[in-house]
Amino acid sequence: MNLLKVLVINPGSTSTKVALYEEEKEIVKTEIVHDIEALKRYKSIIEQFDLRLNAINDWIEQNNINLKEISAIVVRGGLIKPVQSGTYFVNDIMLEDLKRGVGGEHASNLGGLIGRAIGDKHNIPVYTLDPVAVDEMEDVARISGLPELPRKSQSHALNIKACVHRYAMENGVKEEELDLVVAHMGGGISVAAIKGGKIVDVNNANQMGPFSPERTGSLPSMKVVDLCYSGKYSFDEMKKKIVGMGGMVAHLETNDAREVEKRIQNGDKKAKLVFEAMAYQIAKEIGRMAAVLKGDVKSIILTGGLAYSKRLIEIIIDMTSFIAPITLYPGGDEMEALRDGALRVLRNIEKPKIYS
Ligand SMILES: Nc1ncnc2c1ncn2[C@@H]1O[C@H](COP(=O)(O)OP(=O)(O)O)[C@@H](O)[C@H]1O
Ligand SMILES: CCCC(=O)OP(=O)(O)O
Repeated sequence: MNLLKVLVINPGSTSTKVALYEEEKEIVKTEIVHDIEALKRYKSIIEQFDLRLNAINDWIEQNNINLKEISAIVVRGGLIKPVQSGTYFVNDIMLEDLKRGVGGEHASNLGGLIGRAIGDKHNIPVYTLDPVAVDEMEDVARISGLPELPRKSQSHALNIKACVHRYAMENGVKEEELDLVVAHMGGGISVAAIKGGKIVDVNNANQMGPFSPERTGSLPSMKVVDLCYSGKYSFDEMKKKIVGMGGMVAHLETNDAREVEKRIQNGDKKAKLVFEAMAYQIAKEIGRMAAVLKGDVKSIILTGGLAYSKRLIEIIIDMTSFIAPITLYPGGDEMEALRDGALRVLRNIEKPKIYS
């Protein structure tokens, strides 16, 4: 019997994670970290296509992966049109929407494009699961202070959903009965209110909420208008300031929390203040989402790369543990969730949804 082999590709803002699985067994998993100086050179995310594809092809070669043996490629899905949670074929319509960036720009848009570039060449089907465009938001959460600028559900839906699933399994509860706050803290930060297993509110990691390693989060809006019309920045430069060159990068010129922690240990006061401010803003966002759930929160889950940082976690726990017990899932389960989505389809347990 031929074993199912699944290639997983997960582009994030600071890294591209890749893995090969044989059935559930991990054969190799690597995080290719992209240097901030290298990323700075690109005007748009889509221009990073070659950089990331070449890095993946090198990894495939270094690990002697025979693409002829791959049963499916599964990729992190991007900012397509709002969709339900689930597994999707990366079809041509999705490909076009990723190219055009219909929901905005993000590294995850490259997942489908790179997956299909490899898949089409070797005749391998390409799937995606719970893309960042998953939308389960309640209507009341969509209203902003301007009718033409509604709040949008754009989040780390893949890992948020995987964390809800893991918490339900570990605690013997049904996902449909779970109310949680999940904070995914990566290159971008999503803090979500989970009601009955669904993401009923979330800050939108690209535009609002806490600042992150590379994003501004919410800003004083009048001052943003001033900056836009100051004549100092083009349209593209302003956008890049908000996503890519904001947050820790703007204050400390690095998106790497490990580097910031080293500086703090060496007595860098500015690094300490900025890092503590990020933790403070995350904790405040958790409080807002707890209010969405009227305080009835089973647990606060802290996940994503930043959840490895003891310093950051301690501040968040200090500020939010009065709400609910804290659960730590550092890093998260994105790669395994993608693998499982592809395996469910390959084993005919789940029918992939068609994006249109
Ligand atoms: N062991 C660690 N300790 C502290 N910070 C970490 C650790 N591992 C990763 N990080 C930080 O987590 C962030 C990236 O998180 P991740 O979830 O991998 O993001 P993305 O998928 O957006 O690239 C970076 O700022 C990185 O420096
Ligand atoms: C747009 C939400 C997804 C996101 O911010 O992901 P990264 O942290 O990987 O950039």
